[in-house]
Amino acid sequence: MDAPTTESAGNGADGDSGAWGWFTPSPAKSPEKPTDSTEPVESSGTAESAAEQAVPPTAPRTTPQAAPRAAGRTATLPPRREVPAAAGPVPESALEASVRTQRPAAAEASADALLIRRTMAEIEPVAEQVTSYFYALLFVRYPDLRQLFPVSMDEQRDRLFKALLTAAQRVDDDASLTEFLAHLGRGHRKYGTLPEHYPAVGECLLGALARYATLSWDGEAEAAWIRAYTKISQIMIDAAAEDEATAPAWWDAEVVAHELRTSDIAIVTVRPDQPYPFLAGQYTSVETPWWPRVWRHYSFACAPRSDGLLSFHVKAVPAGWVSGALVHRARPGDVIRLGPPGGSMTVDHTTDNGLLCLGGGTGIAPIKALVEDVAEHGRRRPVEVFYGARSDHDLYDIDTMLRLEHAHPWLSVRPVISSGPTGGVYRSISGRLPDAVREYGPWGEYDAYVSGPPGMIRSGVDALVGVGVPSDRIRHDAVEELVAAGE
Ligand SMILES: NC(=O)C1=CN([C@@H]2O[C@H](COP(=O)(O)OP(=O)(O)OC[C@H]3O[C@@H](n4cnc5c(N)ncnc54)[C@H](O)[C@@H]3O)[C@@H](O)[C@H]2O)C=CC1
Repeated sequence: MDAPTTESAGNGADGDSGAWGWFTPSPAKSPEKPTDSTEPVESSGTAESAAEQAVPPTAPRTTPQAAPRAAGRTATLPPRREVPAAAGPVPESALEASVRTQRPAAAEASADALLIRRTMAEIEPVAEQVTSYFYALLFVRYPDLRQLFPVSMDEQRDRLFKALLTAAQRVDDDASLTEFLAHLGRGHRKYGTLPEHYPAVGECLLGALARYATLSWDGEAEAAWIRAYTKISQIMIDAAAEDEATAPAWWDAEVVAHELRTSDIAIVTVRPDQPYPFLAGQYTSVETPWWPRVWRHYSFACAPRSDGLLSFHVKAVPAGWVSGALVHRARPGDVIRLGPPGGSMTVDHTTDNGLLCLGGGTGIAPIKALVEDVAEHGRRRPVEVFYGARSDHDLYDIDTMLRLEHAHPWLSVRPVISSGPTGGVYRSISGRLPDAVREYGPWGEYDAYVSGPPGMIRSGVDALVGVGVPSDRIRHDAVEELVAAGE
């Protein structure tokens, strides 16, 4: 979601399996070793709501409940498939066939990419177990790293692991890999991640892959993963080091105002302890003093202001730790932490295109920021806002939006109500946001911005494409992140 830097050290892209850079797997802890006293054993974890998360951290979950158990409280490797003594062909399983016949989707895929895809294809059906095993290995072998993660990690379970796999899959695509990983590397500074932590993570990643990719794992596969991981970690380390020269790992921010708009939505305004550079439409991660190391993402509800204050619209969701604390517990004087800004749902000031904005529920927050940004730049570009809510009562920020409309002749705000009476004082339209947008237009000369629940973003994007807005002119935050956050 944003930009980076980097070069990879000794990534062995030349196929030299000896050129592995600084990362070398520890033979003493080889995953091939059948009984290793550092292998994970069962442990327990507490459940955390899957409902609240708002975007990306990397912090995973530990709960190694799915880690393999074996007699003597040590895990053993699964039995390798063996050819039966009796002669004759062994029927091939569907998985074996798929692993054997994995072919590159793109003809130009490198040898390493092919090997990585084979591993990925094999572990995909057992991704849950691989993930649990990875964290179990990590925390059993490197207990000091446990403190970098939240106490309860159920909800964040596979973030780090998933990110590593996502990165490995993009090993041939340097530009996309670098952008993705540099963002990840910078974002990891707030967790206290240090360069020396990376070899431990790499070792456990390989351990987990070797443990579960029994059909495709061999020396070549291992070498390909080592090269990929070395490249991945070097990009993250370099990005973090570069960021360190210009930005803190996190910002302390004092709550200066807290306004409850409905029984479960608050507008929280904070003052960062040092300048916080960001763009309207972006988001940040937030940690509260009540849930250490639990970070959630929230979009800024304002454009950058001369007084440096920032505001967020927070809806407390059932069992949402951070959102519940921010809505029901935070008060002026409390200090929260902010991570770096992220996201690319920002205004393109190089064009005069109009802005078509769909904001559903608290998704109106970054839309309000975009409107303020356009106003700040003083260009009279048409801005059409469709503000969706379930009922009039849920239009918690409609007065602000109507005030903005009153102040700016180029702005139009239309409340759209999906259930409950319409019309009324706000002259709201009946229906769902995507349907409402189809009824107006044409939108050919507009850049579109979509913000809200994941389902709304998906159907909103479909509707916009359907009425002729080119997909490269539709901006929204990553739906997968929002799914993790809000559903
Ligand atoms: N940058 C972003 O994209 C932001 C996203 N959000 C997300 O927005 C959501 C807000 O939740 P609430 O306020 O409870 O919203 P909500 O559930 O009350 O829905 C808001 C609006 O979206 C419509 N909608 C919901 N699901 C839909 C679907 N599948 N198809 C079409 N329309 C749909 C509703 O009819 C309503 O008009 C949260 O999930 C939050 O994480 C919040 C802030 C920023």
